[in-house]
Amino acid sequence: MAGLLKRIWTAAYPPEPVKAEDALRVGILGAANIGPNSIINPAKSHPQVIIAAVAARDPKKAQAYAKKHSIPIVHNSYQELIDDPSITAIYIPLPNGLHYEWALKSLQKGKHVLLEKPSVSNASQASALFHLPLLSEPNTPVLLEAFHSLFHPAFQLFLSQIEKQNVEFASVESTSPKYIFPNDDIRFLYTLAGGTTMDFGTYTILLLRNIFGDEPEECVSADLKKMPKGYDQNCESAVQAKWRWKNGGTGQMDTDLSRGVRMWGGLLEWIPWVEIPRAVVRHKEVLVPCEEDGKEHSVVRTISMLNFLLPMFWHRIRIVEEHTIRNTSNKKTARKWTEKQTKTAYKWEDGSGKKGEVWWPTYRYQLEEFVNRVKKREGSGIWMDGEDSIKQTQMIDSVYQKAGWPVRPGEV
Ligand SMILES: NC(=O)C1=CN([C@@H]2O[C@H](COP(=O)(O)OP(=O)(O)OC[C@H]3O[C@@H](n4cnc5c(N)ncnc54)[C@H](OP(=O)(O)O)[C@@H]3O)[C@@H](O)[C@H]2O)C=CC1
Ligand SMILES: O=C1OC[C@@H](O)[C@H](O)[C@H]1O
Repeated sequence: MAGLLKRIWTAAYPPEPVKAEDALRVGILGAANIGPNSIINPAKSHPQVIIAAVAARDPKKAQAYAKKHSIPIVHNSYQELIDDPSITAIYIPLPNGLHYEWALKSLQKGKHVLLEKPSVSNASQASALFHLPLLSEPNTPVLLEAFHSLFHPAFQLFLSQIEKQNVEFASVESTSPKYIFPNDDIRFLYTLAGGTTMDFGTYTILLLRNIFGDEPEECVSADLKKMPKGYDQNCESAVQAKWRWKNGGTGQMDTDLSRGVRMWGGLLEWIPWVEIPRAVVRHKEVLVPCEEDGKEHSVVRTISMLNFLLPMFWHRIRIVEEHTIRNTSNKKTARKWTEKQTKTAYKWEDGSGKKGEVWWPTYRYQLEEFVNRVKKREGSGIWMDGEDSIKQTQMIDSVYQKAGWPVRPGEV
């Protein structure tokens, strides 16, 4: 508990080193709710990042945001901000449906771009954006889809426990209690490329793709729950989907942005319900060397993680191995036992010397790698490249297509 409080406190009030001469000067498009957590606060402890400017549709809103977060420059429009030659990088926390337009415009101005997830509205836009000819030129700007959880050591530790080829079944769940997001939130507006699959769903999809280390062959089922009557009927409040991978394994997601109590046939659904994001991965049964004559030894390994989304606060990785000794002749079970381990990681503990502190939030780890790329430093090696982002959107689209819903709108 003391460790948890210390992590939260230090993340909220981090040490603030003097900024370097060559610090990135970041401009934020929109006075977004997520800004303080995702970049403004993490930037305080990074000597090479200055949050230099913000723009909002309403300049008064931008001024209030700038004052609250000590941002020195306020621009009157998004365009004016990206035209500012003193700004070297743009952070885009706009509604999903505006990501493509503003990422493209920012890159064309030569700015590095940290682009909120999901990168864009659909796979056509992703392919157009991440295959932009200018991104293959020398000294091209850096473009990163901001999948912050991926950069945290706990997320990577979880993945390192998995033998990807051997995964038989994976289940990933992430939910948010009812009423956190109002029914007319940007997350539930089709024209802004909303939908639960686009929001929390993107994390579960990212994790499934990383668990199998590959793309699925087919989306085998997708069940979307429409928003309540009176709200956007092209957006889903919840989604359950299942895919099959080449190795025969199946993976499923269960994501809900307005989770209520699931009892008595939904009678209590109006009561909000809190669940920790979780993932469970089961390996196929494998034979391991057996020292006993006439016997064989098999193991089924299950790896689970609680709180893969924001592991910096708290998380648990559990590894359970079910061992069975059988007679080789008749396959009868001679003996069974279970071995359990629990692991956590708030900083890199693989002896590699990678940078990090136990109090660094996922967003701080992400910012470290973004700057490393811009500065052409090796860093932790964790990255989300353009092809990865394109495949994300393909898997998101597969949910809507399988359910017979329209993929999210967005022209190229
Ligand atoms: N990485 C993470 O942990 C998180 C990521 N996100 C992602 O960040 C993005 C923004 O989310 P969040 O901060 O919660 O969103 P907000 O509701 O705060 O909206 C962000 C900004 O969108 C701008 N905007 C522009 N056009 C519109 C419009 N037509 N309607 C409404 N807003 C508009 C507003 O800018 P202005 O100030 O100019 O009015 C607003 O400040 C999303 O892509 C989301 O998926 C969200 C939460 C967490
Ligand atoms: O990215 C996100 O992470 C946190 C959630 O609250 C939010 O819905 C989502 O956009």
